[in-house]
Amino acid sequence: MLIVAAAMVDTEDRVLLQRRPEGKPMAGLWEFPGGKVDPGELPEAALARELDEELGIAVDPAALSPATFASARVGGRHMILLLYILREWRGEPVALHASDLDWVRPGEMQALAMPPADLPLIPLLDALLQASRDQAER
Ligand SMILES: Nc1nc2c([nH]c(=O)n2[C@H]2C[C@H](O)[C@@H](COP(=O)(O)OP(=O)(O)OP(=O)(O)O)O2)c(=O)[nH]1
Repeated sequence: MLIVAAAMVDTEDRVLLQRRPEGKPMAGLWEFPGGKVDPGELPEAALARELDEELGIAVDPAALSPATFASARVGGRHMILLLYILREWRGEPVALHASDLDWVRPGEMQALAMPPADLPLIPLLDALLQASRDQAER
């Protein structure tokens, strides 16, 4: 199972998380917006499609920067999750599928319940955002 997901980063380095709705596996957990790549679909095109469907925003696939990935067993299947960083999109995100949205800093994610496969992604994302802050200061 190939999943693509976005760490959408705002100007204050906060990241958008969405809460999985009732009735879905892992309901109530906070995840990065995204979803399954359809057969024959490019990962970046799949993620732009998912962000439109889930949040109502327009994303240029070329604006998605590969960040890191997770490889884990989820619900009896093996999942590879490709995480991208996204800093530019058009429109204001709206929770079209999720039960809630929130902007959080990576350091605050430990306090939220997230899917187990996401936990190793948090320090990696934190380090990547720190590195781009360092670069911007230079
Ligand atoms: N979008 C997203 N999915 C994640 C994350 N972490 C994680 O384990 N997943 C899992 C949950 C799901 O099994 C899968 C995402 O696919 P999905 O959202 O289209 O699947 P779903 O179970 O919600 O719905 P369905 O299409 O199977 O009905 O990846 C994450 O941070 N973001």
